[in-house]
Amino acid sequence: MGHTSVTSPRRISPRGSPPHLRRTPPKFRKVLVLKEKRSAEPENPVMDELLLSSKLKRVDSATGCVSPRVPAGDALPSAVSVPRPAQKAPKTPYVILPACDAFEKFRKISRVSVDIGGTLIKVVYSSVMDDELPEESLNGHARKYAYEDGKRVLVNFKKFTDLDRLIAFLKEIWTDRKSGDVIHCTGGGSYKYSEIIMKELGVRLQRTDEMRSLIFGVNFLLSTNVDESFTYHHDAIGINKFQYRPIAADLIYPFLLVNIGTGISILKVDSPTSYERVGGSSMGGGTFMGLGSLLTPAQNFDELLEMANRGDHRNVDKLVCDIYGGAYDELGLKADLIAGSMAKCNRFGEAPMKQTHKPEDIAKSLLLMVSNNIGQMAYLYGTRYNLKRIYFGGYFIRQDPITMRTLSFAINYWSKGEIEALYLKHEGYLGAMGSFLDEDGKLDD
Ligand SMILES: Nc1ncnc2c1ncn2[C@@H]1O[C@H](COP(=O)(O)OP(=O)(O)OP(=O)(O)O)[C@@H](O)[C@H]1O
Ligand SMILES: CC(C)(CO)[C@@H](O)C(=O)NCCC(=O)O
Repeated sequence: MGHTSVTSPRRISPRGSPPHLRRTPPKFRKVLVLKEKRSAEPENPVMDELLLSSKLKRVDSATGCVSPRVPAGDALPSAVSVPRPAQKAPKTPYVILPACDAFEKFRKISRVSVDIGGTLIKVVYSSVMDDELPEESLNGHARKYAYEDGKRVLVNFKKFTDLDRLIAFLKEIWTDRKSGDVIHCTGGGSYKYSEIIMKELGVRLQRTDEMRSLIFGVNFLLSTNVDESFTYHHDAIGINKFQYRPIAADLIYPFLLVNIGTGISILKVDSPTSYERVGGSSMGGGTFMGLGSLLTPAQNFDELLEMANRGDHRNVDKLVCDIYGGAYDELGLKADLIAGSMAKCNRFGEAPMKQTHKPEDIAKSLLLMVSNNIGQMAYLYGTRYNLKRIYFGGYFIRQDPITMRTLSFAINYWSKGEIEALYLKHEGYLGAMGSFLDEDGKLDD
C-alpha cells in the first residue's frame, strides 16, 4: 500500500491510519502473551483455540447474512463445531457431522484425506465418537448429530510438516484399512509422493485437483458449518474482534477465494461447480517464511509470527513522513503510511554492519509487506470481477491479528467499504476437506 493514489477514501478504519501504526491496546496484549506461551506447543495452538471456541459473537448483517443459517432444499444439513471436547473426544480440532444418509457410511468405513502442499501436509479424517455428548451442547442446531446407537461421526483436522510423520500417524489411526481402500489426496504432493503413500499404506490413491478441492471444501464449510466464517475488527475489544458471518446457502455465491499457502491462488467462484483460477502470486506464505528465516534468527513459523507481533516496523520501513516530513495531502497519503517497505535497511555507502535492525522489527515489516500486497491484489481482483465478498484461506493466515487486520484494512480502504474481507475457521484445511468429500477423484493404483 502507499504507491497507488486514492483520494478521500470513505471508510477507512475509525481513525484513518493504516492498521500497523496503532499500538496494540493493553487488553489485546494479554491475548498475545497467551499465544506466546502456547507457541512452544507442538500443535497449532492459535487456530485450535479458535476452532474450539464457543465465544465468538455472531452478528447479522444487512448484506444478507442470517443467523442461524437456513439450509437450502438440497443442501447438506449443518455440521457443527464443538466448543469443548467431551470425554473421549479428540484433543485436536474436529466437527461433528449430522446424522444423515450422506455421511452414514463413515460410521462403518474410515475416510482419510491428505492435502500435500509446498510447505505443509493437512489431514482430514473421520472417526466415530462413542461417548454421549449431551445434545444440549449442540444448542441452536435443530439437527440430530447422534445415530440411534448414540454414536457420532467426527471429522478431524491435523497438520504435519513431514511425510514420514504423516505416514506413521496414518498407520496408527487407520487400523481398519484394507488393500482395496483409497486415500483421498490433493495438492502437488498427491502427484509427487503418490507411489510412496500407496506403498507404505497399502491402499489406492484417489486424487482430486487442488483447485476443485479448495472449492469443494469452502463450499461444504460455508454451507454446512454455521459458524465457519467471520470478520475481524481490530478496534473492538477482546472476543468482539471476531464476528461470525453465517450466510444463507442461496447467497454464498459469487465470491473471491484467496488461498494463501506457499504461494497464492485467487479464484472467482460462481457456484460449487463453476469457478476459475483468475490469478496467483508467488509472494505468499513461503515468502514470509523464507525471507523471515534469512533475515531473523526465528527457527520456525510460530517464532517468526510471534516476533512480528512484538516488532515495530517503523524502524525499518520508510514512511511517507520520512520522505515528506508529514502527510502527502494532495494524494491523501497519511504521514504514517508505509512508503517503502524495509527502505530504512539500506546499508549502501555505510561501513559494513554499521546499521543494525531488530529482528522483530524486520519480521513485522515483512509480515506487513506480504499482507499488504495480498490485500491490495485481492481488492483488485475483487473489483475486476465485481465481487462483494473475499474469503481468505490457507495456513498462512493462522488467524493472526496483524495479518487479518492488514488484509481487512486493505480491502476496506481500497474498496471504500464496498467489499468485505472474511476469514474461515478451517482456513488451512479447505483443500483437505474438499478432497475428503470428493467421490469422483481419479484413481491411481
Ligand atoms: N506451523 C507452520 N509451519 C510451517 N508453515 C506454517 C505454519 N503455520 C503457518 N504456516 C504458513 O502456512 C504456509 C503454508 O500454507 P498452506 O499449508 O495453506 O500451503 P501449502 O499447501 O503448503 O502450499 P501450496 O498450496 O502453495 O502448495 C507456509 O508457507 C507458512 O507461511
Ligand atoms: C503452485 C500452487 C498452485 C501450489 O499449491 C501455489 O503455490 C500457487 O498458486 N502459487 C502461485 C503461482 C502463481 O504465481 O500463479
